[in-house]
Amino acid sequence: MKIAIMGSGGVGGYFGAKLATAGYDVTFIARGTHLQAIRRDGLRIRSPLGDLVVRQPQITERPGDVGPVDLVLFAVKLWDTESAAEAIEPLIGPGTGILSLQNGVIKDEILADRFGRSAVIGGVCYIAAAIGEPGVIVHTGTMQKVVFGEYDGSRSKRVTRLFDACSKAGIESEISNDIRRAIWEKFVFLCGLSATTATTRCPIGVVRSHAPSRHLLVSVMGEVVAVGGAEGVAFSPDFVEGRLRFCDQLPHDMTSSMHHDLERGNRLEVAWLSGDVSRRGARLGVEVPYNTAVYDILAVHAAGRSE
Ligand SMILES: NC(=O)C1=CN([C@@H]2O[C@H](COP(=O)(O)OP(=O)(O)OC[C@H]3O[C@@H](n4cnc5c(N)ncnc54)[C@H](OP(=O)(O)O)[C@@H]3O)[C@@H](O)[C@H]2O)C=CC1
Ligand SMILES: CC(C)(CO)C(=O)C(=O)O
Repeated sequence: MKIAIMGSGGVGGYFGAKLATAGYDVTFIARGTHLQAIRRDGLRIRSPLGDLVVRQPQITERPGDVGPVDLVLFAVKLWDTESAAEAIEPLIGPGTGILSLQNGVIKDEILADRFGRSAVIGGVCYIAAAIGEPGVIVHTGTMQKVVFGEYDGSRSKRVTRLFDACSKAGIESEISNDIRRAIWEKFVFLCGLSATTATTRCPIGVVRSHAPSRHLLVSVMGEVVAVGGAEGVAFSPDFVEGRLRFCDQLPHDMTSSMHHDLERGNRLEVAWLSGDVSRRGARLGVEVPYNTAVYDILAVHAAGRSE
């Protein structure tokens, strides 16, 4: 199976390195100092599950050098979705599957508009990983899971092959027969986690132990469920309570990648998280005041800090 990784950062770099180490034909697409460092020293993963080095990986900034592949693993930040989608055109042949592990629910709509619904495999991932320094991916904790599936619920050959590849590579994985719901379920949790940790600038342990910020967490998640429900996603009736119990079990210091980005002065994905909930709510006539307020508050930081 020929695989290209579009965006070789925290997510793409980690899962790509696992697949490459397992012997799969993986080409990394990267740019800038990260690309140069990987070319020079290899791609390094620091993980509590064991460090890895992919020495001399196949890597380029020009997807045109690679040609059509079986699978594109798409893992750029949400603000780069359109430009990266344009850049991967040369990787796409008649049988290519595109699996985005990005957060949010809009990513597959953008990819399907460009490449057609049948090219897109739905997916979502659970991991905390980031570029620690150019060429080095730092994995925090031991969570590293991907959930994927066809939008029509079928157990296709490409999905089964991917599942086998993940198993061989030591990536925890699951095939979902309702991937749209799985993506929305993560979206509910992530909007809650990122909204509360970024606006309070505190980890989940602090957020959940103060009544007002706990109320914010529940309210943000409840609104995402209401919007998803209006779009036809069948959440279980006690879904928000279940996610709250899940949040209560997370390590005290756990936080969101958006909170990390805020602390580092990076750009924020808020426009595609609470901002997207706000826009969808307005379109559907669903009241979403908490997500709208979160977007309005964080919008002043969304472009990052200029040095
Ligand atoms: N990090 C995490 O733990 C998790 C992240 N996610 C989601 O996954 C997505 C990716 O996040 P993450 O891995 O953290 O992001 P990173 O910023 O770590 O990695 C993205 C990489 O893609 C590169 N890139 C963007 N466009 C191009 C291009 N056209 N050509 C070559 N390289 C390109 C970026 O380069 P440059 O830096 O130069 O822009 C960057 O190196 C996000 O939607 C995020 O929300 C989901 C679960 C967990
Ligand atoms: C919550 C987490 C770490 C889970 O993968 C995540 O997706 C994020 O913070 O962006």
